[in-house]
Amino acid sequence: MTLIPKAVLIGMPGAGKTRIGQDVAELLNVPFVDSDVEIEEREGVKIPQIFETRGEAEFRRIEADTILEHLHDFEGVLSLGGGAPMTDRVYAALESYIGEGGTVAYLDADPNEAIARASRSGNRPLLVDGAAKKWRKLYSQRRPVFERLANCIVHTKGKNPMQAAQNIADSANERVVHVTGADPYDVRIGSHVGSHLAEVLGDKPVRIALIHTTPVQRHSDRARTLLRRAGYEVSDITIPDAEAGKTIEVANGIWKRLGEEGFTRSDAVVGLGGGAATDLAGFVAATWMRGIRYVNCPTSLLAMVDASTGGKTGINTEAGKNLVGSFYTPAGVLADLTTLATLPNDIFVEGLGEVAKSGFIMDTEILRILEENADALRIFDPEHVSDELEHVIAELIERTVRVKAHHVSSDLKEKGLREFLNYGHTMGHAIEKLEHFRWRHGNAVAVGMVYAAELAHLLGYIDQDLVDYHRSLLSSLGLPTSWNGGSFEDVLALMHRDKKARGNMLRFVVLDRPGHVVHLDNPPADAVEEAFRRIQQ
Ligand SMILES: NC(=O)c1ccc[n+]([C@@H]2O[C@H](COP(=O)([O-])OP(=O)(O)OC[C@H]3O[C@@H](n4cnc5c(N)ncnc54)[C@H](O)[C@@H]3O)[C@@H](O)[C@H]2O)c1
Ligand SMILES: O=C(O)C(=O)C[C@@H](O)[C@H](O)[C@H](O)COP(=O)(O)O
Repeated sequence: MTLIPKAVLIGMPGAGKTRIGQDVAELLNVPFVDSDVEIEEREGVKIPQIFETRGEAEFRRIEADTILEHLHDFEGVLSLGGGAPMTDRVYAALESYIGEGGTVAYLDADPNEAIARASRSGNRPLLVDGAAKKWRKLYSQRRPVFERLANCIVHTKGKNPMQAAQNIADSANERVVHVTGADPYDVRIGSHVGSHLAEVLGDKPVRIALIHTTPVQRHSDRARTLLRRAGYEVSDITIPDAEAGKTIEVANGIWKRLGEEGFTRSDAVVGLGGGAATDLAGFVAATWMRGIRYVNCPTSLLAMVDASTGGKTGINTEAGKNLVGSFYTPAGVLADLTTLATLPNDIFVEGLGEVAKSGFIMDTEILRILEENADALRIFDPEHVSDELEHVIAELIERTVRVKAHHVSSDLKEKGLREFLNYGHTMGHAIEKLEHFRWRHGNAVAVGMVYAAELAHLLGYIDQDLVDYHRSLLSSLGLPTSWNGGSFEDVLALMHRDKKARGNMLRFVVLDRPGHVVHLDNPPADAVEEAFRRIQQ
């Protein structure tokens, strides 16, 4: 695997690239290289001397070589000379570095402060004689290029170097999963990714409906402040918590408000909270004026790994769970890990159900990570998360989102491949409905996966060991593996209303080996019933 820098800093002379770059490197625990210092060491002379004896063009050639080398074989923080991105070869290389997941941070400093700092250093050949005027001229040429290129812009005014460095370190630690298809978008995972909200919403919306529940008030307050600061008119909409928010009455109340408050097609919705809130917010966005822009800000583990991505929006009705809704993709998803600091243990553990599902159906590395960290994950305490556990959680979220992105990118409308994400859900949704939604979704899916494993075993798809492994892994995470709350007849009736069913034919998703799923259409009735008996223990 090629090593790439954790971050590359660009900006005008005097912006503080070296000082802040060193702090970023310290925060990320990696080495720091300043390309100017590197060039001087290699050439054995100071930069002004290279300009004087060999000319600027030759200096730019040496500079580009040095930078390109580091972009491919260096895993630290790299700070570039002010003019470096103006060289086509460097600009193009930085663009591909961003494409590989890199962070190019533009330090945008206050001009007066930067000029004063730059003038103090005698090592700036382009600033000799009339530094301030020259600096400003270069700034007007370079600033648009820096802004176009960078995927992280840090305004340093009012921040001390460590605060600016922290912004860049957070950005470098962000994980981005790209969802492709007709309307591609990014899922950003990391601490403080919520700060990208205005950027993802864009400058077209005037009004934003910020839809959230009460338990996440602290996070929605932060989002509201951010949105207002960015100049949007924010309608703060609190909905009933959890499944009580996923109803036609709640949607109707919001449609009424959007009408009264003059929401047009260019306005937008932000859904912030657990999966119920993002499902409802997406449904409102999909239906208002036949579809307006929306961004999901998931705050529960389950919403981060699953509900916020993929564009399944919807509500529950008397007929069953999620039976009314639409496929409507968000403009972006911001999974801000700092919001997990208020997530209660039982809701975190529930989310592990969907994480495990992604391991069973595709990425078995997820299963290994879950096994290895089961104890720490099961006793998750939002106020005491070690750096190690935080890393494990971020890795699990990214991997699970990648599994989701794989399925939804090529099959948004669930014609086939996407149905695999429904592993464990045929029984899971029936349990949720029969328990009047008092059972948490991830818990119901956990039991549903054991049911699907039993069914697969009864029909010869998998061996007993894999069924046992479902039970042992899920229970080690604190998830339920049995259910005794209803009759087979009631469950069967609901399974016939599952969206995978066709006519009178029941359809399931089952494993035929770890990490691989297949469709199971119309299984024998006695196996369907016997598998149910086996989860009633
Ligand atoms: N659209 C999809 O693809 C998809 C995928 C999976 C699940 N879902 C849906 O998601 C829902 C389940 O999502 P969920 O498990 O997040 O449940 P939820 O939305 O009911 O949230 C659980 C509880 O946690 C609270 N909460 C969320 N984040 C919090 C935080 N950071 N701090 C404190 N409290 C917080 C919520 O307000 C709620 O009280 C179900 O309705 C399910 O059908 C949808
Ligand atoms: O995104 C999908 O597709 C899924 O099936 C993901 C599921 O984990 C999720 O629970 C989803 O809400 C289920 O959708 P449904 O179509 O079965 O209601």
